[in-house]
Amino acid sequence: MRLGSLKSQLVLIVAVMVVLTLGGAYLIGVSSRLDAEFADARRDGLQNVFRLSQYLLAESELHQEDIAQELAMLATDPRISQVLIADPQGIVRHALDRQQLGQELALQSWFDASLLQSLRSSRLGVVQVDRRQGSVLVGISYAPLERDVVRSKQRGIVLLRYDLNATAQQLRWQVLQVFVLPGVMLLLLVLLLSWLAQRYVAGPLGLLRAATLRYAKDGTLQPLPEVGVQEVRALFRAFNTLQQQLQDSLGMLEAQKQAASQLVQEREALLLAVPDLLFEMSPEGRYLQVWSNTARDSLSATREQLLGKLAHQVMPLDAADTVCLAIRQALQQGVSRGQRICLYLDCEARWFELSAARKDGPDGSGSCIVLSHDITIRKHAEDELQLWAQVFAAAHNGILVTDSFRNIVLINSAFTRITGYEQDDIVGRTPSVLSSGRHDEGFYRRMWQEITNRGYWQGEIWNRRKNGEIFPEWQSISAVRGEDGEVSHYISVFSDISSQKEAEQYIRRLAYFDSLTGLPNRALLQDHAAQALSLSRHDNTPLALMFIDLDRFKNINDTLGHSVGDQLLVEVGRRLLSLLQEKDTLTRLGGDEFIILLPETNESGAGHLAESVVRALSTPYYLSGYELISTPSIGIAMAPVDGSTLEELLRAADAAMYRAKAEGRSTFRFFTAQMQQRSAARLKLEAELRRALDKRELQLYYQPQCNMQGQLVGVEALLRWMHPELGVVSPAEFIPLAEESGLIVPIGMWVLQEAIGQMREWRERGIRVPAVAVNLSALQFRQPQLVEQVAQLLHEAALPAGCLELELTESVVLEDPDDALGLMERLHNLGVGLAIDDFGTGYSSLNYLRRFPVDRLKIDRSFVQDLEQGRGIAIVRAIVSLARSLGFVTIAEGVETTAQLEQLRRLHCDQVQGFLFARPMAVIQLEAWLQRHHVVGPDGEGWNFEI
Ligand SMILES: Nc1nc2c(ncn2[C@@H]2O[C@H](COP(=O)(O)O[C@H]3[C@@H](O)[C@H](n4cnc5c(=O)[nH]c(N)nc54)O[C@@H]3COP(=O)(O)O)[C@@H](O)[C@H]2O)c(=O)[nH]1
Repeated sequence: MRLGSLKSQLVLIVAVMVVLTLGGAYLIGVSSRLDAEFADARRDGLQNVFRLSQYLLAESELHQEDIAQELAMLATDPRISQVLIADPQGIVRHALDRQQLGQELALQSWFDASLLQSLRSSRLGVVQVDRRQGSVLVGISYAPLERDVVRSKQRGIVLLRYDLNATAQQLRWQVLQVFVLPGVMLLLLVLLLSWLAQRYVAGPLGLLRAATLRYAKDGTLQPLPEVGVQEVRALFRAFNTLQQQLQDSLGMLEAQKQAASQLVQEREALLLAVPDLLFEMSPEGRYLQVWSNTARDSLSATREQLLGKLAHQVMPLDAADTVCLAIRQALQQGVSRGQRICLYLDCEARWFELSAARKDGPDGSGSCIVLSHDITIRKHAEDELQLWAQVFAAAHNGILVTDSFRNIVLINSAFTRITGYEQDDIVGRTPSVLSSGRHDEGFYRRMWQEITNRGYWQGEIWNRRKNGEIFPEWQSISAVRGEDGEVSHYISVFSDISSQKEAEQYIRRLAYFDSLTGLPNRALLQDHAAQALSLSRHDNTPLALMFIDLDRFKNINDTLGHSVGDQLLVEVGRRLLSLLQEKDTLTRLGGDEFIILLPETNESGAGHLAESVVRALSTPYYLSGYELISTPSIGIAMAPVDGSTLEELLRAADAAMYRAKAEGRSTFRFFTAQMQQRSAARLKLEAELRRALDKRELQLYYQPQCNMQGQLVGVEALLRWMHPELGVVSPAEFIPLAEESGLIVPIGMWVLQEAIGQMREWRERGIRVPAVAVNLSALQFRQPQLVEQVAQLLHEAALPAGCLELELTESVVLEDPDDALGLMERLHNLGVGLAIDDFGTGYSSLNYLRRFPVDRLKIDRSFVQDLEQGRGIAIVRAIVSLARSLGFVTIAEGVETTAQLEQLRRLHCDQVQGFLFARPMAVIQLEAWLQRHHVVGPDGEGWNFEI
């Protein structure tokens, strides 16, 4: 049994307690009994000494006996060891021990002198207790009567000594007897109890202890058998219950631990998985904690640098403000989401989205958990998406998006604009709502087949607007596939090509049809002719080509205006069409020229048709209130005799048409070999004209112009072609050729240079021709650089612009009056004179004439020639009157006779030009003419000649 064990301690404690209790009781019992013995001794002693002293007060014999008796009695008391009675002299007179008799009291060793002294000085008894020696001394002094009268002055002593050691010894033994048996019994009881305690309490408790230690050591828990006393068994039961509960709790604890561990692992994994920055921040925006699994470049500073800092210390002001705003929102509302900040990390703008949640501390303090999610890619995607959304919304093309089931999910505003369908009208429906009905089922099947196979289709399709209108679209449909490769959407992008179609048709019309009459033009004629000629060759069938030109159409145009001329052309086309079969092609080549291509037609058929055409076109026209007569001249060429190509046939028919014109107009002629030769000659002439400029075959003649007083007012430059073989070719012959071929532009420029150069030379030589008039053709007039070129030539020649007059025909000016007006104003601003040539032959719009900066009107030669017969007088008078009212000068051309001159004078015509005065002449002849007629003066003043 170990001393420290509960059992040993218990036993020891109980034993000690028993011993102590018994010892204590023994000592107390002994002590109290001794006290009583001492008290008894004291009391008895005092009584005995008093009684003896009483006997001693009167010394007598009687008394001696009493004393002896008393002593004998005292001697029976075992406690009394000494009885001494000393006389006043201190001599022992009575004693139990007879040997002491007669001895001096003071010599007795068992009491000290001080006691004796105390006794002698006291009248009372003195008791001296010595517990150590176990003695009690009781003494008293007495004064015996001397002679029975007087008390002796000296006092005798009665002294008793009780010796209580034997009594005490006996007493101790008694007490010991009283306590030992119960003590042993008690000890046995204690041992029994100890055994019982060991058996039924400590032993089981030891089991408990061992189980507890085992649990403490290795956590083993096992139910214990219920042993021991009832209470201990109860304790075991409780222990087992407790153990069970502990086991349960441990199980639960283990489960909770595992759950907690799981949670921790999950949290770890979560934090690892979260690619975001996590912060705990104080309400004022201070970093309290930083968690980051991401690379350093996601943070504006390291974790250590951030901790304890305010947001405003580590990021730009606006970003920090936003962080603080998110924190405030989270503190107020619990959470904050969607705040964004932009930080520049490594010179790159990075966007972060903040999510903040309030975190309440146990002490009521608040902080925020702030998650910063890098949304740079998303932001770029959003920006891109926004851009695309803007592109989508602003796209000019209609866009329609369907899901994989072809249900419309999205349209853009261009779609609405084009189709009229709003988003609410059409979302959820299929694109078939747009079907126009123009395409059959096969069209759509093929379309979807292509989309399925190639993922893409594009083409032209007709759809229907909401208002029912059918329109053409150019449409692209693309299949959009998701990551799984399955089609998720279809996107259709289309444009309304109505106007494009119209433009195409318009262009086609322009390309293949005459815009005025709607008839095919030369290009379409070529197509048809190629086919017809091929067929003709193949089938060996004849083919006729008819060239129709309206006689004097120019007159109608110029006189009644283009509008009437146009109406006439339209009506001619309509009449011609009414005569033709479907296989025939009627073409307007331009101007008043029409071509009819007649496949499978021989000479006879062509002749009959030509007669019908002459008849039909010669029938009067009623246009704009006018009754017009317009006859055609027709040339006919036959394939393959007159040509096997369109060009050859056209040339032949053209020549035949000229023949018809030459032979009286309003008729038709077939092409002949003679015409062939003439036509060839014309082509040859054109080729030669091209080379004429280089070969210096062109030359200018000048025809004088003068006023009614015979003064020279100017000369008109007239072109001559000195042909090496043909001699002088009239401009009337080659100017139209030059205009047709475009050669008139370089030729016209040469004329201008030559005329201005000549004027400069005359000036230099003192021959002061006042002005030179130069004819401008229509094509030349429309040259964009004309004004600049004229100005440049005048500048180079150092001539005043007034030296030059440009002659324009009415038809040139009125072809595009607005343009002409602008151009003429610019020329006029230069100081160049402007004349309207051949005035009266066309229909001059007075409205325009008033606005044109014209200087001279040239009265046409035909009116001058009619003057003698009186026919032209009215016209010339009207022209002169009009010119005067507008402030224009009039000049009559083609004056050949003095009668004409006189008439013109009477009609107040201002100036004249004609053979009457001089023909157009070469420079040398002109200069000689001027000299001959004395019109050359030293200063140019008063140049006169006889008229
Ligand atoms: N664009 C250009 N046209 C020019 C140029 N040079 C001439 N022409 C035009 O050619 C047409 C024929 O000109 P031409 O053969 O020179 O005839 C002119 C005169 O010779 C002729 N004339 C003059 N007086 C008389 C006359 O009394 N009787 C008569 N029968 N003929 C006469 O008239 C023509 C001048 O006409 P106009 O120009 O209208 O004043 C002719 O239309 C020329 O314009 C040129 O360089 N460029």
